[in-house]
Amino acid sequence: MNRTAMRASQKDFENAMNQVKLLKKDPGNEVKLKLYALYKQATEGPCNMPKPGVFDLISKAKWDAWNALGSLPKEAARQNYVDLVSSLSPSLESSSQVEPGTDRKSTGFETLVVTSEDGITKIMFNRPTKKNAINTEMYHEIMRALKAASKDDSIITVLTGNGDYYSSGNDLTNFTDIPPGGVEEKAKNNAVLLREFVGCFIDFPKPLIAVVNGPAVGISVTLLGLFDAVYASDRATFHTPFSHLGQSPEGCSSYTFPKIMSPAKATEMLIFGKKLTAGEACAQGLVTEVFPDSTFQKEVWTRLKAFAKLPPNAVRISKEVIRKREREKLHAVNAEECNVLQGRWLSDECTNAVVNFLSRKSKL
Ligand SMILES: CCCCCCCCCCC/C=C/C(=O)SCCNC(=O)CCNC(=O)[C@H](O)C(C)(C)COP(=O)(O)OP(=O)(O)OC[C@H]1O[C@@H](n2cnc3c(N)ncnc32)[C@H](O)[C@@H]1OP(=O)(O)O
Repeated sequence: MNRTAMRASQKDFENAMNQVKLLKKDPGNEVKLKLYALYKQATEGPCNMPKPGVFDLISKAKWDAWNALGSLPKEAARQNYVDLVSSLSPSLESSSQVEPGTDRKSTGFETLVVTSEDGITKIMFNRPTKKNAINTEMYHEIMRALKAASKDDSIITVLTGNGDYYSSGNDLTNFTDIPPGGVEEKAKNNAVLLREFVGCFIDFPKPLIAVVNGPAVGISVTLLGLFDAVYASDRATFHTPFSHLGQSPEGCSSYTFPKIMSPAKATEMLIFGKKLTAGEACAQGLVTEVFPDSTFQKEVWTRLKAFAKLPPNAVRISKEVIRKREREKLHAVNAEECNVLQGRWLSDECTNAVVNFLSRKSKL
């Protein structure tokens, strides 16, 4: 996509309008008014209709909602409309996605959709317009969702992405808000948080499955080495451009990747930033199995539902036996990687790469 087409396209907008018609639940009057107002603003621009009389309650409420948008540009209204619809119907964002169900949907997440049904807790990254980049809020919410999933009655936990990307990795704007203590303090705090974040994956007590629906970048790739199975659409790619970003590997990948795929293949990915196709990642052992995108969701969820019918205690104990002998080593690797990264974040190489991305001079 080029930079001028970054905002929601006319096609995204039309898809969103269709999705509204497919909503299973009435979103309520407040949301409907918001949708109406954004639609009018996106298609006609600022409200210039005469104000309806006080007794025409419905028309007046619609007019008020539209008028409240003031001079919001059409393009921004279109984007807000798409975002609002996607927050109402995340499962519809990508037509190829089949939900395991929405029986129990956890609320209280801004950046995720968390559902639990059929013995499966599904944690879905839900910032599709940002390619599911992981901002600070999402890091915290993933930790919270994993902690809840470790205690709920599900048998397995699944991570996946909403929209066309699995995740574009760390949100590079995470580097921009500098606290009063300066960049050193920021780097130190981030290293502590990153260690805690990766620690949640190391210690997760149930089988953790990635359903990689599209391209994956950076930390969303490295973490896969800590998952118990990785199913990928043939649209997925796997890219860890750490050197390009002046950074170094995390997510325990400096340990797991050489073990999984051989030291030389790990070097190609982690140091030289070689992007793998799903087929290549499968041949290297990072991905368990690749499916054609057209049948990906159906085939994978059918399989996962069968896994989730296995006896819970046996599943949990087996995971513990497998993870046990590696846990201490993984925590040590995680600590060291975070320590090294803390220094990298203060380097000119890293600063320049982030500035270049944010000033639109570069992308992967
Ligand atoms: C517990 C708290 C811990 C805090 C710890 C913080 C630090 C932890 C760091 C851990 C180390 C992690 C390392 C990594 O993950 S490295 C990988 C970082 N990712 C990237 O470099 C990807 C950058 N993105 C791109 O190159 C392109 O966007 C991409 C190729 C992914 C897609 O290109 P395309 O042209 O298809 O789409 P757009 O570029 O138009 O993207 C759409 C919008 O999404 C925004 N976007 C996408 N990815 C990111 C990102 N990673 N960070 C920020 N924003 C992103 C993009 O800017 C567009 O937004 P706008 O529409 O608003 O312009």
